[in-house]
Amino acid sequence: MSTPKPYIIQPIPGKGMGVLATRSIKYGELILSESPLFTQSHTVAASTIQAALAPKSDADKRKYLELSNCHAEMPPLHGIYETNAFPCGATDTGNAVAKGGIFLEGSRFNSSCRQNVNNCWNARKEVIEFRAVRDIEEGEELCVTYAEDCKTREVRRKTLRQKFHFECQCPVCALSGADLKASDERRVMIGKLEDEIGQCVGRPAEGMKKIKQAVRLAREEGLVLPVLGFSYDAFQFCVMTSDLKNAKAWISQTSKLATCIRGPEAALVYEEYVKNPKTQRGWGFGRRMTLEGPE
Ligand SMILES: C[S@@+](CC[C@H](N)C(=O)[O-])C[C@H]1O[C@@H](n2cnc3c(N)ncnc32)[C@H](O)[C@@H]1O
Repeated sequence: MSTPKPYIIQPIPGKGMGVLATRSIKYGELILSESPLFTQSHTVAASTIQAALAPKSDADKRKYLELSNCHAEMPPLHGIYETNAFPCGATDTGNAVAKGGIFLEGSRFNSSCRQNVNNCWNARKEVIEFRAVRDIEEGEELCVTYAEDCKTREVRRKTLRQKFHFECQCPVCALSGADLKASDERRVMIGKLEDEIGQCVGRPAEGMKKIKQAVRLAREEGLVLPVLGFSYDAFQFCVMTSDLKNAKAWISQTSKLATCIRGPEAALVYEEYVKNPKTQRGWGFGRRMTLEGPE
């Protein structure tokens, strides 16, 4: 990782502390790689957190207590944990979270409904990695997302209010009038297409059309993560129909996106398919046809 750090932590109006870029940061660049102060599995309570903190230095204990706490209804040790923990071990595709961890610097990333940073747990190194998911300019706030992308502002805000007790002040939630309406419509449509794509197993040509539309909308809306999922879906449709040329193009795009968003190690899962798409076990499962490649 390049030093010095490409960010500073400082107060952000309306959001408490936050993270600002101190120079331009390139798409895919590793911004921060951090070990957990401690992790917790499944049952979390003030007592389990106290036990995890006990062997830590006084300075680290103090830093933990200085983290933000949006859960006044809980014992402070637990409230701080629920406000700041990141998943360790789950992917960012919504699988069950086995373990959560506290990261003293990573905890300072605020949320944006158009994130420019993605967090991904690196299980081999036991660190959380934060990467730029697009080019970032000096002075921009670096934000991950705590919200579900493919919902309207009203639904996203409601979820964030319920889970974290704050009113999202990100640039997408600050939209109004026709811009807000267009953003909401794009997000709802992407979510709808995502569901429909999952039901197109026996209709690959139709599934591919929906993928192309969903990718276009996600790009228009500045959402990067959904494109990764859609690219892999498109690869699977091509695998099913023995469309080697387009299968190669989609898996190559999937692998490049995964490398930038989740890191080179996370992208290794696609390595065999990049070399030879026919190794995917669904190869040739459906009727042979030529679909479409990525734009
Ligand atoms: C994990 S902390 C992030 C860092 C925090 N701002 C701090 O001062 O340490 C989560 C808290 O930050 C604030 N926050 C994060 N994203 C925000 C946003 N988009 N709009 C307003 N507040 C936000 C909320 O108070 C939330 O409970």
